[in-house]
Amino acid sequence: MWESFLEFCSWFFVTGDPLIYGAMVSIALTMVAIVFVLTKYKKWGWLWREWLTTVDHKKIGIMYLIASLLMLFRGGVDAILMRVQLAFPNLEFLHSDHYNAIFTTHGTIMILFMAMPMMFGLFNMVVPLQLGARDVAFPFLNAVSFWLFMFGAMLFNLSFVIGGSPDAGWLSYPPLSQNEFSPGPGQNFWIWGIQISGIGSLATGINFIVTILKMRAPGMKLMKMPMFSWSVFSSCIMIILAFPILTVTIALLYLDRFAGAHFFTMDGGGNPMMYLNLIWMWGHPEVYIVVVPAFGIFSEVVATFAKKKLFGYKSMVAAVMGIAILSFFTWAHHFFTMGTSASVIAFFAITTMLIAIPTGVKVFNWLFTMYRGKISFKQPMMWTIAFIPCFVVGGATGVMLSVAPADYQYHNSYFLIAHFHQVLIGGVVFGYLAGIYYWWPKLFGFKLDEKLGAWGFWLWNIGFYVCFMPQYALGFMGMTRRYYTYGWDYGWESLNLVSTVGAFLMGAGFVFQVWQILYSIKHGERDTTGDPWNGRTLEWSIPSPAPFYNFAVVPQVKETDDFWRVKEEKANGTYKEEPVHLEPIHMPKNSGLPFIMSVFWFIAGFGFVWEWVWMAAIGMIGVFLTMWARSFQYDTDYYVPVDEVRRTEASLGRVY
Ligand code: HEA
Ligand code: HEM
Ligand SMILES: [Cu+2]
Repeated sequence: MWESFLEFCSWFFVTGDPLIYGAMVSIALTMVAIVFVLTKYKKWGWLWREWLTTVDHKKIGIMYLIASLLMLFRGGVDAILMRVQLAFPNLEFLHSDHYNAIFTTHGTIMILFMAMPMMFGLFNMVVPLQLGARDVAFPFLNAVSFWLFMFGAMLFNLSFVIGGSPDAGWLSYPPLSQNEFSPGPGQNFWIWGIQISGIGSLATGINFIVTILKMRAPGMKLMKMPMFSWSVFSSCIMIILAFPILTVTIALLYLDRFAGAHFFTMDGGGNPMMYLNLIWMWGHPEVYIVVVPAFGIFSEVVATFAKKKLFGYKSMVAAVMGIAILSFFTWAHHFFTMGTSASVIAFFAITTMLIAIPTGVKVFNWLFTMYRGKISFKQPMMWTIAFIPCFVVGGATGVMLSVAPADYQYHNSYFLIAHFHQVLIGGVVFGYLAGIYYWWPKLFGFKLDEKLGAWGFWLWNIGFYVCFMPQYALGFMGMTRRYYTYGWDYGWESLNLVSTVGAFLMGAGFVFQVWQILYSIKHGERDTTGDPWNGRTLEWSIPSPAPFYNFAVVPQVKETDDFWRVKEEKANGTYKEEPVHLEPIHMPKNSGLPFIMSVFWFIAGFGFVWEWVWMAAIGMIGVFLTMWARSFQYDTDYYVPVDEVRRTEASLGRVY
């Protein structure tokens, strides 16, 4: 322990990287500014009551969204730094060690701390509203999930300023990630940041599965449930099956590092290939966990903006569930080249190729939905239209990679880098952006400005192709991933320069989007109807922003797209007004325990990272004490009286 303390001190006083000191100073200044503003405007109480202790799924969704946008910024800065380093041959803009750290943090942050929370933000913002529910099944657990994610992410990001970043790649293969080759706390930050937030993700998976199975409005049979909720269901099934594997795998890696166990070592009976199998048993489903909800978003957006029923609803349901199952049988395509028998390789190649079928079904269904529709080209639809060609090309290069003999050529080349950025940006990022633009008015009561949005849209799109198309060629020309620099004699310089220009264009697109949000807070078109896009599903039937209890009266569902049915029946005079009477609404009470428990997790995590057993023990005791305290809390819910519901609704222009 004393040694690790000395290590900490020596690191603190000796490591003199200007970038790190710069980051430290800016973090400290930001903290001071936040504390100052909160104190000056007496907002501490507000922050605690309205946000830190909230169990309202909409507020939790908003917090996820903010956190994920910050992480997109951090991951994006990492990306730009790498692209600058690769812009010209023989540059020394980043040191080689530094480059390793940056691609590791970029990959980890983008998938685990950007895509996952953005996805959870959308789950929270939308699913209960779409199902006609008052909240998720376990609101308290939902808050626990959020704060575990948040403190896990903070722990991970702390590595940049204290102790040094992890640098063994976003999946930290041993033996590189073992003590011998990665001494110091960086790798432990990777393990514990992911471990803590991963528990939160698992809990979210359970929470949304139960919400979807148990909290649907009366009459909403599973086969009448909106497509986005189906995609969430599929994603959550993958989460609950895959995340425990991740938890166990990195726990074993930590035991190797901390206790000298030999699970994944080269000697002592260990086997690094075991780690590869385990991590990809989680890692491959993980990429579908993040992309399937994007498919759900596209389905909602296409139907709304083409003003048509989604084509092939049943086949869409079958496709998302099929993808969930297949995704567990393809993991070994990530190490075709590592030497297994031909029959194993053939099995995994075929299962991988099979995924193109359900995915293709979905693509054609979206196209058929648009066919002869009256399409309005608003922002959510623009992103959806841009997604289709981008994702199809990215998917097709995935199928090329799945041809095992050919993969000997493509593996770990820039061809692979281009493949996965194309599906991750074209699928996941474009999808979530479409979702954010689509549901933003529901959460905040105003639309995001179209003009600034168009700038963001075109910069991202043009930038994307400029950045990643050259990388396919670079892959064929022999450029390997994770190179920090290259010489003149390979002929890679022009394509790399073009690629870097593309990265800057995407960065500019992001800047426009931030500007768009800030601008729209004041000038965005207000939504007074609750139904700004002429929507089809239940979330559009209530005011924007939705009141805290969501639905004054829980709707009675008859069809898929039930809100559309109501609107149509009202238009043609067949709508039968049912007598409504308000009842007191049962709601969960706020609680500070999720936040406090996560602080203890953070303390424990920090202790584990530095291998300070006393600190880890204090943190874990705190975690158990908060759990214990919770088990004695009986007063966890309350009823909103009818009068208050009536008053709130009246203030939103709805008379009961
Ligand atoms: C959201 C993320 C995402 C998605 C959706 C996919 C989708 C697919 N991926 Fe990808 N993949 C990654 C993220 C993703 N991947 C990442 C991050 C890595 C690298 C990790 C690392 O090493 O660090 C990777 C790596 C990777 C490899 C490993 C290569 C190597 O290391 O050498 C392989 C190999 O088979 C592969 C295949 C596929 C296939 C077949 C699909 C399919 O699902 C695609 C299906 C879609 C289509 C095909 C398009 C639509 C279909 C039609 C229009 C129908 C007609 C089409 C045909 C008949 C072709 N991927
Ligand atoms: C904004 C545009 C982006 C740019 C310019 C970019 C650029 C890069 C670069 C240069 C690398 C390192 C390549 C190497 O040296 O091997 C990389 C790796 C990676 N990127 Fe991105 N990226 C972007 C967005 C994203 C997004 C949105 C995601 C995920 C959602 C993502 C996930 C990854 C992953 C998983 C790696 C692999 C890391 C590793 O090798 O350990 N990237 N990216
Ligand atoms: Cu895979």
